[in-house]
Amino acid sequence: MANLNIDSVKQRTYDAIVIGSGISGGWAAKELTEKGLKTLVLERGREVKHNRDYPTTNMMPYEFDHRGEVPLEIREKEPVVSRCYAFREDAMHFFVKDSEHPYVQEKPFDWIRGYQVGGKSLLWARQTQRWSDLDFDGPARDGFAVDWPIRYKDLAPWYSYVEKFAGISGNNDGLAELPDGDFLPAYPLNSVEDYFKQKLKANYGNRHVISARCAHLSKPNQVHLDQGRGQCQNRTLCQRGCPFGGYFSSNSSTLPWAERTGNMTLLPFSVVESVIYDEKAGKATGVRVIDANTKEATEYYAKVIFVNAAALNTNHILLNSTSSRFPNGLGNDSGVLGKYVAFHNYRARISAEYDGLLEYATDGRNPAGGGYIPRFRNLHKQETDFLRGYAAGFSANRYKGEDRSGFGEDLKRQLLNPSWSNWKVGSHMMGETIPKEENYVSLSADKKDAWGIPQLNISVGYDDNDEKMVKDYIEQMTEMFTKAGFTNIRANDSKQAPGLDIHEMGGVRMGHDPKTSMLNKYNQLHACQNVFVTDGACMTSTSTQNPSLTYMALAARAVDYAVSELKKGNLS
Ligand SMILES: Cc1cc2nc3c(=O)[nH]c(=O)nc-3n(C[C@H](O)[C@H](O)[C@H](O)COP(=O)(O)OP(=O)(O)OC[C@H]3O[C@@H](n4cnc5c(N)ncnc54)[C@H](O)[C@@H]3O)c2cc1C
Repeated sequence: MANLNIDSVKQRTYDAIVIGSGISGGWAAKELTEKGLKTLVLERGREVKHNRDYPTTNMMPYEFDHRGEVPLEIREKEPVVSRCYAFREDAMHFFVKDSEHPYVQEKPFDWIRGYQVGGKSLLWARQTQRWSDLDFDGPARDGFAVDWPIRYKDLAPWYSYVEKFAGISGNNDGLAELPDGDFLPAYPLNSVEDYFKQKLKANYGNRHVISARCAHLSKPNQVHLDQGRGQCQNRTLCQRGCPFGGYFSSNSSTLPWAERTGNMTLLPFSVVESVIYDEKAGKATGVRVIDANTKEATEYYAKVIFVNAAALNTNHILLNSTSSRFPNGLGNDSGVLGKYVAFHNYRARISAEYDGLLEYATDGRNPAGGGYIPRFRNLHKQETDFLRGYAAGFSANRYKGEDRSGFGEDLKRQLLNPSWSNWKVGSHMMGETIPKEENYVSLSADKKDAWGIPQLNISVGYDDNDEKMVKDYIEQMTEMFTKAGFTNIRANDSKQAPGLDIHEMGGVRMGHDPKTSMLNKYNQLHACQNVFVTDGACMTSTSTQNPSLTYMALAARAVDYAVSELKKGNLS
């Protein structure tokens, strides 16, 4: 039964509501509160306070019951989340368990989620690249999806804005396909990563290895110290939560900043069931929330609502927000809500060895993960039989190991004198997938979750374009590795299900035309103008770059617009 006590309506009324406290919601909260709006942040998961709630952050390997591994019974019970590389004993408390939050897989889809204050910002790998006009122009130029209603110039100042605050390490590499930014010093490539960079330069005109750009404080500025964050200590234990605030998360950065304004109310354990639409007023008036523990329903009201629950969750909420004006989901006049979902194709990997440069070794850890190869296929002309292209990670390492054979004195001597391996090199692909109507999410007709909300039905798959891209990546990387003199080259197509890339996007796409898109150029629902969507759901296409930096920039830009519209009286 909804809590509709009139006296408390005032107490439940805010200037703005933000749904979700992860990467994009954290940014929306920071911007709204800094601009003076009393803002309610609704988060379905539990509170996770920076530092206080990072229980494993300083644990030694021997302090874990299973030395960091996930026990078999958990792997068997939670098969989807167990496939994520970061779901390990030290961080598994930050992941959603499949068994607790079921969904319907019309096609196999590994949906990896983090339901807590901070969302997946605690878990992400922090790779942060800007998009270029090759990405924003892409759908129009290559004839798929709909045209983006924005171009790089619209977002460039907002990329700078969020980079400066979040702290992104990287070099200005002067590449049109990967615009430069406002960076902290880059983590340098090691000798073999740099060697491969030189080899690509010598053998190809347009293939580059750059230092991966990463949301780490390699050298903090005052604005980072003001957030209470300090220099990254290169521990590479990031998914436990960083006690130094060395990497960007909502918990270490945007949420405490918003809290300090005095304008934020953060309510954990608040599952947003739907957005409330007022037919007479012709706008959304608030949201309906179910208490995650008591299951009691409450309504909260605001002039403006930001939906930042993560791409598919945002689709879920909007699909579940029905009214006689919007029987198929809020703002869904076009019928495209839930459709044109896309993701990144991470299926292929390649590894090899290198016996040169043995006078060098890797020393210490690189939180940025090594090198990044920006997209080089179909950049300026169509040159393959598939659309778009892929970026790739590239890293090289040497490992110190002991010869563990033998017994007694010999074994002891061997263990005390470990020796370096040769170089092991590896790469993985990050391919753009094409948004298609047949890749969609919808509400299950018969299955509900523990809060009485219809489960999300996911029907997303690969297509022929993706298959061709996997083949091309393997061929091209094999050629590049061969030219670099790498040996023992082994390529692998994991055939992993979509979702494991954790870059799902779309369903509430931006576009010029309300007949074919949900959001305008300011991430505002065409048909319900006081609702904004600035997480991955808004993405018209996916590019090859990791997406979260773009969500941050879109969120900050949309808040700026929303607040100026509010001041003009256009949203009330
Ligand atoms: C292991 C891993 C590595 C990754 N690496 C990278 C990377 O290198 N670079 C990159 O760009 N991205 C990376 N990502 C993806 C990145 O984490 C996401 O793109 C990003 O967190 C999305 O931000 P968001 O705000 O949309 O969602 P989230 O950060 O997931 O936050 C959404 C929040 O909304 C809450 N929520 C959901 N439903 C409701 C509801 N009904 N009511 C109330 N609250 C709700 C959730 O609990 C959550 O806290 C990675 C993710 C993982 C897990």
